[in-house]
Amino acid sequence: MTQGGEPAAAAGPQGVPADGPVPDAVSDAVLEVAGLGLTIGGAKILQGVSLQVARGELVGVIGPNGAGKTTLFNLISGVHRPTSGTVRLNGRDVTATSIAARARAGLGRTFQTSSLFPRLTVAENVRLATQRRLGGSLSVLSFPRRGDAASREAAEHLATVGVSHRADVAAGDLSHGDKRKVEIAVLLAMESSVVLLDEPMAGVATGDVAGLVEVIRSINRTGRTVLMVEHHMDVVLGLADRVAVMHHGELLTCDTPEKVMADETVQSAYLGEAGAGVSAG
Ligand SMILES: Nc1ncnc2c1ncn2[C@@H]1O[C@H](COP(=O)(O)OP(=O)(O)OP(=O)(O)O)[C@@H](O)[C@H]1O
Repeated sequence: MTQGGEPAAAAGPQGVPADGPVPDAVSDAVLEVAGLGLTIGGAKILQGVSLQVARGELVGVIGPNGAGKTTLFNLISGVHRPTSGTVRLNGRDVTATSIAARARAGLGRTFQTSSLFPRLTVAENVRLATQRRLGGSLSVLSFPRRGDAASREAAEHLATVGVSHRADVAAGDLSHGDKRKVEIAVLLAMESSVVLLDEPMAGVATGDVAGLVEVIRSINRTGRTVLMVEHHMDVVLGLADRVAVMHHGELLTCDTPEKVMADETVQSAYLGEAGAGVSAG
């Protein structure tokens, strides 16, 4: 088992070996957190979390309720400032930078609740992100120019995530699964190279899970690095190169799905704290 304070061996598409000696650092790490901690009112919410994620890797983050998964995302994305430790993005220390600065540096995030503008159409939501990145106006009054560069690009992103047929529907009227796809299209429009997905399958109808999994897989295969908090174990085990296990605010281990599944400490963390086993079923 790789402990939280140690760099983890990767089994991702970058050729970092799954076995053998633990390297000093994951080669080509695009995201590095080191000794990350958050204490609020004397309560240690997160402590000593160290993790390196290689470019193009997909890391699933699991753990019982209250383990600190969303807090980790909040610290990485800049919602909270850590009380200890650092966050590095593409080698640059971003620990003290704003959410917006991290977004400009390529960090994108989805939330457990939808971040779309519910009354704007799907196309308008994605176009806003494209428009913003291109440095244009953020006024909805400029939306009707359907043939312009921002509109064309937004249409491409909607096609990539498979929701072109919903382009003119108000985002608030979409199913949970389609909302998640449109949120991913927004991240594509922002040109996020590192994508944090916070429980993408939450609320998604069973029949829509496979389609959303395919979208996540495709954005990863086209070069984006993905960190995904997810309770749906089938999804995590099917997608992740490595699985990071959080427990009581600490990183228990980060390893291949096979090794994590076989880890007795992980099993007892789930059985002891969540009342449910880690299972692929
Ligand atoms: N701002 C805060 N102030 C006080 N306690 C907090 C704060 N944010 C989180 N916590 C606590 O920290 C712990 C970790 O919360 P967090 O939301 O990160 O867990 P999680 O692993 O994402 O849980 P879940 O799977 O239920 O979403 C919880 O006990 C939570 O109540």
